[in-house]
Amino acid sequence: MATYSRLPGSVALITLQNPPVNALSAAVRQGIVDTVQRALKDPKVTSVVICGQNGKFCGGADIREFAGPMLGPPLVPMIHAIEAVDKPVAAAIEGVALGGGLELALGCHYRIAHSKALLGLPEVTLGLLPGAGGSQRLPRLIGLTAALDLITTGRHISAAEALKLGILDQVTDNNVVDQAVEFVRRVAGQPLDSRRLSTLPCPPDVDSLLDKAMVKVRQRSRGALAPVACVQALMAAASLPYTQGMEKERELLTTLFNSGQARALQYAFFSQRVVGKWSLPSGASWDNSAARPISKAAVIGLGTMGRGIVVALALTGISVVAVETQEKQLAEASQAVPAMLQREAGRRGLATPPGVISFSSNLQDVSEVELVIEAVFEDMSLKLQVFRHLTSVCRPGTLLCSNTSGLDIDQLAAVTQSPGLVVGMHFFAPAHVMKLLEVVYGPRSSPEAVATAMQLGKRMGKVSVAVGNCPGFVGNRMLKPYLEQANFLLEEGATPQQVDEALEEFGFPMGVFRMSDLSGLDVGWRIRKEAGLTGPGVESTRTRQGRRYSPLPDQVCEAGRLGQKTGRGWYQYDGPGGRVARSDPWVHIFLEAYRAEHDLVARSIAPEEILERCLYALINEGFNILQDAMAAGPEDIDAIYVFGYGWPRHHGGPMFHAGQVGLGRILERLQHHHHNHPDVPHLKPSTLLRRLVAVGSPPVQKWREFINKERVHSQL
Ligand SMILES: CC(C)(COP(=O)(O)OP(=O)(O)OC[C@H]1O[C@@H](n2cnc3c(N)ncnc32)[C@H](O)[C@@H]1OP(=O)(O)O)[C@@H](O)C(=O)NCCC(=O)NCCSC(=O)C[C@@H](O)CCCCCCCCCCCCC(=O)O
Repeated sequence: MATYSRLPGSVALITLQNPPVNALSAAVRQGIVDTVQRALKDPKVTSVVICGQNGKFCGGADIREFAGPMLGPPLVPMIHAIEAVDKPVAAAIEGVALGGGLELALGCHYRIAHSKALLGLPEVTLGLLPGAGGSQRLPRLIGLTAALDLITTGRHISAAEALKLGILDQVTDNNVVDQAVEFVRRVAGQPLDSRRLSTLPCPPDVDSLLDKAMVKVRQRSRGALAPVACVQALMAAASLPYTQGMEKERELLTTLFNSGQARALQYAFFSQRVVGKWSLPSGASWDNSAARPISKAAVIGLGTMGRGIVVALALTGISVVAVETQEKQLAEASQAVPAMLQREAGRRGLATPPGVISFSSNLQDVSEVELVIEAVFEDMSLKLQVFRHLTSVCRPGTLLCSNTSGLDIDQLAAVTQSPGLVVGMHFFAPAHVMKLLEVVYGPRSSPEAVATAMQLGKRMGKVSVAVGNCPGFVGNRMLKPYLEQANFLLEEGATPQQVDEALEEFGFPMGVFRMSDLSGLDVGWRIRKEAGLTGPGVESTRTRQGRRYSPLPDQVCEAGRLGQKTGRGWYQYDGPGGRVARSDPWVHIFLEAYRAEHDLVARSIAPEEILERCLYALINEGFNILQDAMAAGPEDIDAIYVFGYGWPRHHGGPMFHAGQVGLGRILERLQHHHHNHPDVPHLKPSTLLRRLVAVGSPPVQKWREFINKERVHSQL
């Protein structure tokens, strides 16, 4: 709703009230319509200020309403009515003015903001465009170039930047409502025509800026519709009168609104928030478990991951003891880390935190810290050695975390004096940049340890997801069947390019083989060796540990082709460290020889089969993970894939995508592929998938409840 009060001096104050962000729900829109009418009719009122309750102007349209029929007064005429008022109307912006919130402010005649406010049109991130006149008013106010940037990126900008761009009339460090009231009193009676943005001309697109932008956006958006529609809306603004521009805005919005992509992106918005409200099978959860404050931490091991973790911690202001026992590595890290810190702080617009990192080669130096993150080589015996040492060196109560990407947290906990204080903190490379953090709880991890790691992740700006302790946790466990299918497809006749192109066409930034070349083929080889699947002494067969196995990636790796770092892998590069992948005749000859050796007849494989085999195998493992209670709900899996594995956000995440495709269809195709490949257990449909289909394929939002009920009745 919106409240109305008349302040001394003939100013009407309209306050939006819809906690927590004053989103423009039907009730708020109705409240605005009513209060604006009241201000208009009241002869004693000469000017109006619109503000938001509790220090937040407005977070935009109420995204939750998008799931149902739109009720209440529509936004577009509501904003037009404000613009048409013949008394000055000012928006007093505190906290946020985002999406429809900024569009409401653009309909006001003046905009005054607090210096800490954030403004933006983030609709593109929800699969939409600014559909309440924003795509037409903003370029009229700040020009095409700046509007294009804000609308196609959806980025939030500071009040200072908004002032510079001309979006704001005034920025204040004081009470913004008081300043706005003073402002409108001052301008009362002045002509308003030039303040009505819809009546101003839009600058024409003289340099074909928008055509060029369209080419770039199409290249970058990898199938996402909204960025393209945003440019189209700006083209309309630049070439059509306002009313026709608004018609185009509406037409584009309707198309986007009804697209699966908008639903997927809105789901992704909420799943990012759902995972913050974590819960464990024990009943411990975000609202009943207290996190410890952390001000001193240590990182053990200063390879690529360790260095990134040091930077991520230091950026929060935590003082970090960075330990590396190999002198050469330590010397390199103590040069590299401060430079990384400075670069990352600059990128985030922050001052470099002074002197928060100390380097050491001595594990004894971690004795005073509150939390340690071990980031040594992915080798269980080495990690066990480090944990044994830590538990004897650290003071009682220190949290011991491992950055393992899939090893058993419980085994590490077992060698410490306080197993309850051990959790996994699985970062993704580069650790100071990537948003995802898997917080891995073992059977003995205490709620306090999980809460502290989750809280620390949040402080570092990560999307932290609590996951159970199983080989590969959630992300890498699902990756295994995905990679396995890609290798099988090569055996059956596909080329690395064909597999990669199908996945990139779906929206992944990189296909399996390009990704493998980037991260290094030796990484997977070592993990398979640790699992006893490859290495000296393991027989070179296509069946290992009782199931189909493809030795292809082992053989490529063993040929010294480690990927980009050696200039050769699944592709060839200009040289070691080269980035541009080119098809390599060696790989094609190698694949032909391999197939001949194993009596495999190459067949032509369609992109649809590539997608089904890779994605449905991955999705199937997601169902197994839910069934095993290793993730609390589908949102957790989806957030992990979107933020850590390049799953295209406009497909919501693997589990959301399964719902979009139809669970019945996924089940039927898995059955088909499993029938053709009975020696591949990952293609055998999960019990949970079968149960969901049996009860009529409920929407993804209902799965969590269904799983909990099934568990109670021991159906899973
Ligand atoms: C605002 C934030 C920056 C705050 O961040 P913070 O970290 O402080 O807090 P949280 O993110 O945790 O959020 C707290 C809480 O609030 C919920 N929430 C936040 N924003 C919204 C919102 N806009 N709506 C609903 N709920 C919101 C959030 O979920 C949390 O709740 P929880 O229960 O989970 O704790 C940050 O929250 C943020 O960034 N928010 C989103 C800002 C945003 O993206 N705004 C844009 C919204 S879209 C929009 O405004 C569209 C406009 O252009 C209007 C378009 C017109 C639409 C008209 C529709 C007509 C349809 C036409 C087609 C017709 C179809 C046909 O005819 O067929």
